[in-house]
Amino acid sequence: MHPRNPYNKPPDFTELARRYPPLRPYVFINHTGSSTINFKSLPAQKCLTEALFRLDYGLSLTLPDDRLCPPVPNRLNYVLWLQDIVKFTCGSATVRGLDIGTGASAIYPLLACSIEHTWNFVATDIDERSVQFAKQNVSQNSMDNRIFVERVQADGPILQPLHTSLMNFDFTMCNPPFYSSAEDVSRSAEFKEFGPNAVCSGAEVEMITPGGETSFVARIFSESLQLRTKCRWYTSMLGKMSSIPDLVSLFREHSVDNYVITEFVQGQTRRWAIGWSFQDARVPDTFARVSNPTLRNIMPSRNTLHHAFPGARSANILASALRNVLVLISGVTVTSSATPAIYDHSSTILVHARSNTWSRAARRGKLQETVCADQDLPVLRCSVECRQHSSSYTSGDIACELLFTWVEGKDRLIFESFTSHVSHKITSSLKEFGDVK
Ligand SMILES: C[S@@+](CC[C@H](N)C(=O)[O-])C[C@H]1O[C@@H](n2cnc3c(N)ncnc32)[C@H](O)[C@@H]1O
Repeated sequence: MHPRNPYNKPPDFTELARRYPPLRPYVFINHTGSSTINFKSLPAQKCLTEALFRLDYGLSLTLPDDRLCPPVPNRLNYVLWLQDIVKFTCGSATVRGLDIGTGASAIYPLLACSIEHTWNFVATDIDERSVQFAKQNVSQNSMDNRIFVERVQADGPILQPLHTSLMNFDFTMCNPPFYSSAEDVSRSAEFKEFGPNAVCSGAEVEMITPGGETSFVARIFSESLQLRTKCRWYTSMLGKMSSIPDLVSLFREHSVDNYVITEFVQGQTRRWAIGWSFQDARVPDTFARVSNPTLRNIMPSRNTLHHAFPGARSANILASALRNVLVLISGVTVTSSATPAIYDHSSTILVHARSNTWSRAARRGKLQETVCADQDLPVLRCSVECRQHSSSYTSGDIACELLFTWVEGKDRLIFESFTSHVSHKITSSLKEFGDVK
């Protein structure tokens, strides 16, 4: 689940039905005394989705009976995760997204545009019936100037709008058909969008694609290898955890190290999402990695590094040592945080390094100055946060640490060597000035 998802707490269906009367006939009290609806009933599912669209987003929705009825809580997780990624890595005033396989509901563009007023979408589908309904849903919510629905061909490029558009995109998103065949659908334990006893109205075109989701996303990856920075982030949802290792192998084969993996758990449904970028903006670990032990070996490397200073007397002393050390590193400039979301913290600073002047090789003059090809770009941007917390409830000891977060750069070694160099210098400086316990 995404921590900002308001549906992490189960809804009070009685209250929902009071606010959205068409839901009333579907609500009943179950054996535990809680109000609920019958998730096996397609009309009940549809009415719930319509109710949440109306009450929580002010949107109206027309869904056909023979296409997927998307559960809002599950779909919202993906939108919120993209919102985090965009906030941290995209500076543009207008955000442009591509929703691949938007479905009859056009749920992702509609939800996203109602939450983020600067976002615009191109939304594609190969299914004429879904395209017609998607266009209707966009129009009835007066979003035609922000969401452009386009029919594409099944045998054409999946990223068609990127190939033809003159504009760059900030992200692509996709909830692909998960399965490779009808047998794959019936075999799959993942077939429980609304829980194991739920009904699914998905048509074959929505559920099945040759080779399943891995092949579908691998096709997107292969097209992205040509398009590269035409889009900042290429992403997709995945219905099977087993697809992730295959896709990460592809990334590694093509030396794409800037990738992210997340997991969404909503009720009984578990989904994953994966993303990759050919640009240098990096995503904090909170949004780029998950702690699932099965996926440990294929997680992207850490972009957030903790360096502990157990001897430092306070975070203020540590912050002042940090500033003194940074001033002495040539080519480094420091600004206060530009306050991106979670690091909106007074003790967070943003460091820009024009070139690598701190590594041992650079200091011995053996390193050709690594300046970015684009002279205006730093070789490294990272944020540094000073933290202080009580390390023990009983002794009341203070533990201080620096949290380095890689914000931008091509070379991981430059980021890691910078954090080691700074930490080493701070430790020496704390000792020299007797600022340790
Ligand atoms: C699982 S459904 C997702 C629908 C909707 N986005 C949702 O989350 O409820 C997959 C969608 O992808 C569409 N699709 C399949 N192949 C496609 C392709 N090559 N390009 C665009 N859409 C495709 C299907 O028609 C279907 O609408």
